[in-house]
Amino acid sequence: MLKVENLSVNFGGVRALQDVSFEVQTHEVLGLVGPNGAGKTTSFNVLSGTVRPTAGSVTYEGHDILKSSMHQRVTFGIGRTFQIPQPMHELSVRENLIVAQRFGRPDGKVKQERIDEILESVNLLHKAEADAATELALTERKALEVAKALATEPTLLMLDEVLAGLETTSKKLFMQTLKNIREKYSLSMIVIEHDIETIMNMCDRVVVFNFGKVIADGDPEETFRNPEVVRSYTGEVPA
Ligand SMILES: Nc1ncnc2c1ncn2[C@@H]1O[C@H](COP(=O)(O)OP(=O)(O)OP(=O)(O)O)[C@@H](O)[C@H]1O
Repeated sequence: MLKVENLSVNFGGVRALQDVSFEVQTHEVLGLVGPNGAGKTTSFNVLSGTVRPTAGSVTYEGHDILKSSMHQRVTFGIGRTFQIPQPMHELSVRENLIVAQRFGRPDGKVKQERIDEILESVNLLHKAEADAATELALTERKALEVAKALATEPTLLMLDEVLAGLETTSKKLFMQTLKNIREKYSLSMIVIEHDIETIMNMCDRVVVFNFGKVIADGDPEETFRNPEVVRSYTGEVPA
């Protein structure tokens, strides 16, 4: 369903992505892993449209993504969260979702019942009228980030370090919430996380990045035993 082929991105002299290819199948959860600066978030940015690649192609459900606007990509079903939660200031939790839903739906219409359903599925219904910028704890801000992405009615949900910074119990609960929404909304997912246990727990497959290149792609358990992957985590510079 998503096909990324030979993607390259340069920021001045920095080669953030070099000839990167990977795919995501329908209902699959793909993990993107690798050390800091390896190119994971840049890949998300290319898919969602905030970074333009220097080469490569991306298709989603037959659509040529790189020729599409950010808004078109959302209406094709590509939704994402951001590493740093970005609630809209001076709006309630519910109003944040209304804005996201208007943006995501081709007809721009608001479906209140869907908003309530999403808030319930991420355990935020009791905070629906709270001020999103000032009245939410960290886990709730992260849940809102996921809820905003869900409000755009995605079929592919891209999660950028949504579990980072949570303590063990909250992380486990949040992971279960993500699994539940995957089933409820029949989602495919791409998950960026540093925590290998989380990736093993959530993902059907992983793609490992190092210095802007894909160095492995496969079953999580096997991939984390791959010596080149282990070396990338211990900081060895490739020859
Ligand atoms: N807007 C930008 N301008 C210049 N360089 C950038 C920009 N965005 C990313 N980079 C560089 O591109 C490379 C890849 O960064 P990217 O954020 O994709 O890595 P990452 O794997 O997501 O890292 P992390 O795990 O730390 O989030 C890094 O060297 C980074 O400094």
